[in-house]
Amino acid sequence: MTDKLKPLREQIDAVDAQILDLLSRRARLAQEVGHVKAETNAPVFRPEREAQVLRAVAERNPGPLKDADVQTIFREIMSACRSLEKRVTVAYLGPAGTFSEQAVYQQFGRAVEGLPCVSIDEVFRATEAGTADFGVVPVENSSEGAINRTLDLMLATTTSISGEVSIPVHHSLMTKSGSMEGVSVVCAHSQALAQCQVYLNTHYPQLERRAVASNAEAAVMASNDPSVAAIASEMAGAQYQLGVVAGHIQDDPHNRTRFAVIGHLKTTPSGQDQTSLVLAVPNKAGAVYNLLAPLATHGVSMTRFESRPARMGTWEYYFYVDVEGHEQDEPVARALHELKDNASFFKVLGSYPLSL
Ligand SMILES: C=C(O[C@@H]1C=C(C(=O)O)C=C[C@H]1O)C(=O)O
Repeated sequence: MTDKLKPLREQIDAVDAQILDLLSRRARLAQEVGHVKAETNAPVFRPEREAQVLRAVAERNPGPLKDADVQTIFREIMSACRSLEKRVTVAYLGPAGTFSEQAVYQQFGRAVEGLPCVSIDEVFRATEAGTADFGVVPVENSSEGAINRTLDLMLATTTSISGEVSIPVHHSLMTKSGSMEGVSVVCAHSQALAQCQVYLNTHYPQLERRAVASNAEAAVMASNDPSVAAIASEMAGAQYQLGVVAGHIQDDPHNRTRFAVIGHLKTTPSGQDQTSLVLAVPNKAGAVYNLLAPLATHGVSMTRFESRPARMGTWEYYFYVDVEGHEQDEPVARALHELKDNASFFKVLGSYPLSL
């Protein structure tokens, strides 16, 4: 067996040496890009370019590696190359181990400076103030719907959206011992408790459920107190040395959360983009219909429509609308121009590459 492995391993060693040479060449090119950008004060992180690189890699992939795996490798290569230009700081809803942190890595790779924040408000503040270059905030969960605090803050913020990330959200029930003996309370973020209610009703109907600031905080509590069970990601459980009582306990096996990347960057078209808007209309018959008519006229698809009360006690609403395409794409630009005329409030939250 060893005789057969030896020549194969020698070939792998030779290939690795070539990969390393190529990686170094790529890294030096990224450094040159960095110097050019520094001369003009241009932004280091260019999500539209990174999205194009990742799409091209999947298209060119000859196999046998899976497209998603090749993209993961290239995301990290770009992350490491980018960090030679500048290591970007990204604020997210902490502590470490939250799904928000996973979303940060999914968008930026590992070569970033994560800045865990205590609340979604804090993520917006850190990004607006420039303490962080970017922020990552949850926008919508496939089971529970919109994250209202994010929507409200989007309205008021001076930042814009420069990317989106969608990640699978799998919850585990975990305790310090890995068993439920002596456990009297289960802690998690209110969204996670809601996403696991059928499981909890079926298996632990008597257990007190307590909503805390984040699932990672629940994991910290469980690591300090044997009477507390936490619902959190396995990543958070591992971070705080918890034992898994049951995995994949979310009621919807396809549960996902979509996150927005916010910052001061305006991205240019990548070829496959989305634009997020907030709109309002006067409270009268047919107003919403008329508002959206320009999208149909110019053949622009709407992929999301969400309403939030304007909170002025007048039953007026803000509409959060996502459309296909970049605001600089001709049909979108035309539709938005007309939309603006029909709306009593109009704000483009950002145009950004579609998530992979
Ligand atoms: C090298 C660049 O800078 C960053 C790194 C990239 C890469 O490694 O491919 C791509 C885009 C930027 O986020 C660039 O802008 O081309």
